[in-house]
Amino acid sequence: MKINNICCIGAGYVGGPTMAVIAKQCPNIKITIVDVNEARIAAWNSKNLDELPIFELGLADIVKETRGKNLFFSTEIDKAIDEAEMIFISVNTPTKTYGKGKGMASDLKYIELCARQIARVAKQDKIVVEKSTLPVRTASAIKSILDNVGNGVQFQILSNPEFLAEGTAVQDLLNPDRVLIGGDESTKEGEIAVKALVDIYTEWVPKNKILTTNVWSSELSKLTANAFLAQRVSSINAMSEICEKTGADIKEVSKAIGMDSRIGPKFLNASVGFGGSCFQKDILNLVYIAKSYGLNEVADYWEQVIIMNDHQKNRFSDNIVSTLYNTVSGKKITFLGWAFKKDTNDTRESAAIKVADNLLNEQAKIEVYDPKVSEERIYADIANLNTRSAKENKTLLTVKKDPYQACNDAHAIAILTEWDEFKNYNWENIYNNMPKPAFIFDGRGILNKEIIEGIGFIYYKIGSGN
Ligand SMILES: NC(=O)c1ccc[n+]([C@@H]2O[C@H](COP(=O)([O-])OP(=O)(O)OC[C@H]3O[C@@H](n4cnc5c(N)ncnc54)[C@H](O)[C@@H]3O)[C@@H](O)[C@H]2O)c1
Ligand SMILES: O=c1ccn([C@@H]2O[C@H](COP(=O)(O)OP(=O)(O)O[C@H]3O[C@H](CO)[C@@H](O)[C@H](O)[C@H]3O)[C@@H](O)[C@H]2O)c(=O)[nH]1
Repeated sequence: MKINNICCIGAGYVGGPTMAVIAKQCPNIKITIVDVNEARIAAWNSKNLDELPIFELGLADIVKETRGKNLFFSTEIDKAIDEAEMIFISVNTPTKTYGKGKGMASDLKYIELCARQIARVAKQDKIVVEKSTLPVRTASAIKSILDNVGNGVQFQILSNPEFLAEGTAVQDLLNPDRVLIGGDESTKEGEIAVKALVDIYTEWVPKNKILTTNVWSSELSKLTANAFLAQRVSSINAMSEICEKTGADIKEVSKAIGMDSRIGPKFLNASVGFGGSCFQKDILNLVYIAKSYGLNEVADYWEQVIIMNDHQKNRFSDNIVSTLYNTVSGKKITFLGWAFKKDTNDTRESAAIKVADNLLNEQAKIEVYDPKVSEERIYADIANLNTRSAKENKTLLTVKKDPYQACNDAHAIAILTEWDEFKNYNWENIYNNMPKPAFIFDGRGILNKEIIEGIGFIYYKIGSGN
């Protein structure tokens, strides 16, 4: 079966880049990305490519090449569903904020709404692809909704989780480590559906990197991959605290263990804590699933990854307070970086938010500079915590467009994101414009200790005990 028309529901961080890359690599397939968010669709359609809703290296060029040819952004969801042979569901699956499973389980209401809409609109057989990250066995719920409408339309459900990381989304999509497709190959129809999706990826991904499994393995593999990656960060962060007590250096330890080919060198950077929209949400979801099967030891094991991450954020802010003579009240602390990692404007679950909240509780005055994150976003992130009034937040926290201005008169500078530009600042100038002693708390370990201490700073580097 050859696919000519695809619809993707959800024009977010995953739907947008993923479909843009498929459109580029498969010029004969018409792809329509739909969303209920009119402003987001308008932004994807904006003439000025700087105004696309998502910043990813290389994305604007691909949108320029494909938009209006075989890639379309629209709010006409019913029409796009009706016309498509294959429908990707790429909507958000946040942690539940209410009811049973609050704070842990995935909120699947957007997924269910999509399934119901597809069931209502579809007049011909469709392949429905789960692109969103979902609890294992969600496909059976989707299938039950689709099959119980009773209009005779046949649906095949595939799981095709996405492994792209923000900041490198386009590269990850063009050159993935693997593509995972879960389907029911025990039936003829299931086999045809899996092959249809495999054929799309085969246009640019080598066959040996396209892995097919049963649906449940595919759904669970996505949660497992994120749990393992986050666990690696929590593991190295746990060691960073031991390094600080013992005089070992986490960078040296990371290098030493990473040279063991069984461990490997990637994802071993100690930090102020992992952020991003996925790791915490997906591990909490895994913990919830384990608990729901009564697997309490398994649940506790994975929950520890989150506990360690919270500890890392809290100990970073605690260290700032204790180093600044046990009080930061009225003292200016400059944050360099707000995004959850470099090369993205995304701030979801960024460690900077929690560290700022802790310091604001101590009545610190925070000034933030981030090269890509807007003032509006920063205030929204702090407001979402509901810790204090908007007026108090605005009095205590300000956002600056110039890093040097942000650092002027600061008692301390805290580095929260590993933006490359921070390494090349004129640190001597910055030092001269700060009260003494002048402190730097490097939550990403990106500055050169000798140079920074040579200038006169008192320098704390995460995971460095000297
Ligand atoms: N962000 C990532 O890097 C990443 C990577 C891999 C997987 N994922 C997973 O992919 C999924 C999507 O993540 P995201 O970051 O793209 O989310 P997002 O919030 O950026 O985008 C989701 C979009 O879906 C739209 N939407 C929600 N319900 C809808 C409906 N019923 N009809 C039409 N549109 C609807 C929203 O308006 C929103 O624009 C999640 O399950 C996430 O866990 C995310
Ligand atoms: O050695 C490291 C590596 C990462 N991080 C932090 O971990 C977080 C997540 O980073 P990363 O995984 O690079 O970005 P994400 O975009 O969140 O991507 C993850 O989450 C996505 C959503 O599920 C998956 O698709 C990706 O495969 C998975 O890497 C960030 O705060 C990083 O700063 C560290 O602190 N140290």
